[in-house]
Amino acid sequence: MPSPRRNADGRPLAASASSTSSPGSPAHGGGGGGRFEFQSLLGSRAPGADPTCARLRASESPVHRRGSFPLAGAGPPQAAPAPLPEEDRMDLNPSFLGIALRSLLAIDLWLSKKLGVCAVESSSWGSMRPLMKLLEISGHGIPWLLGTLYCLSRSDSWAGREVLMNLLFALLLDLLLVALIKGLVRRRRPAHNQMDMFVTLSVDKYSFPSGHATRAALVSRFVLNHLVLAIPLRVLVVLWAFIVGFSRVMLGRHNVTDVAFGFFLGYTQYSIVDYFWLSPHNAPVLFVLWNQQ
Ligand SMILES: CC(C)=CCC/C(C)=C/CC/C(C)=C/COP(=O)(O)O
Repeated sequence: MPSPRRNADGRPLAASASSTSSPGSPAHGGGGGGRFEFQSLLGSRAPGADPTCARLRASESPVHRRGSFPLAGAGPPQAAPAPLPEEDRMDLNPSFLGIALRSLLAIDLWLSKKLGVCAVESSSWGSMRPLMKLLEISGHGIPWLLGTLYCLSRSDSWAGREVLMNLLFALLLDLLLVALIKGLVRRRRPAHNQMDMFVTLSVDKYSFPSGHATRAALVSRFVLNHLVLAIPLRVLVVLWAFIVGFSRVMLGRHNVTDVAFGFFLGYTQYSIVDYFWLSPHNAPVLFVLWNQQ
């Protein structure tokens, strides 16, 4: 007959945990409360097991961890928790999603700091700052708005006016959406950013999304769709958009995710503008009013 397994003192191990626990497992470290919880965890692995499993696994997540796992055996044994309603069991997913998001944000901050090589004059690529600031002006809202208004005032064809009117609408829509999202998200600019930007709005103290990246993506898509350009010029337009976006991170103005989302938003904004394309047929008032100027 097999003899019962014994612990270091030669005493038989308790039947409830001896067959499954090993030295160093939670059941060994604690008193009766720990063993009870351990058995509950094992039971939760079986198909169709007690619904407390969701509660126990949720208690391992970082959200629930603080002071909630009684395996240290500090307290008296606890009664099995009551089964949770379905919506409480969904608690597991947000914790995994939360971990994934936090990891992404940590990578984002780390990468943005590494790439912010022109953030100040004394940075490793500090001498490139003037060039980066030139790129900043090339994607700024004011030159684009003033330039479009000027071209509109000079345009003598209906087709030209229609395109420019829509570019103006696109630029205003972009300013509005970016200001709205910045105001809602309120993500601070990176700590290494020097706030020395040329003309800003109050929401520009926030960084998500990058207004320069949205504008660069929007304008380049607009230009590629409405101007007939030779291939090298088309390549230049796309390159300009990417360089403007990248320069935001190099200048320390933005994190990588601000720029990535900015590109996505700008690209999407063009689809909105294209869908609501203004023409003398669907917005005659605009065109007649402009003609009377
Ligand atoms: C009509 C009107 C409200 C014009 C305002 C133009 C203006 C001051 C735009 C701000 C552009 C700007 C500094 C955006 C910030 O870009 P980030 O890439 O730093 O987000």
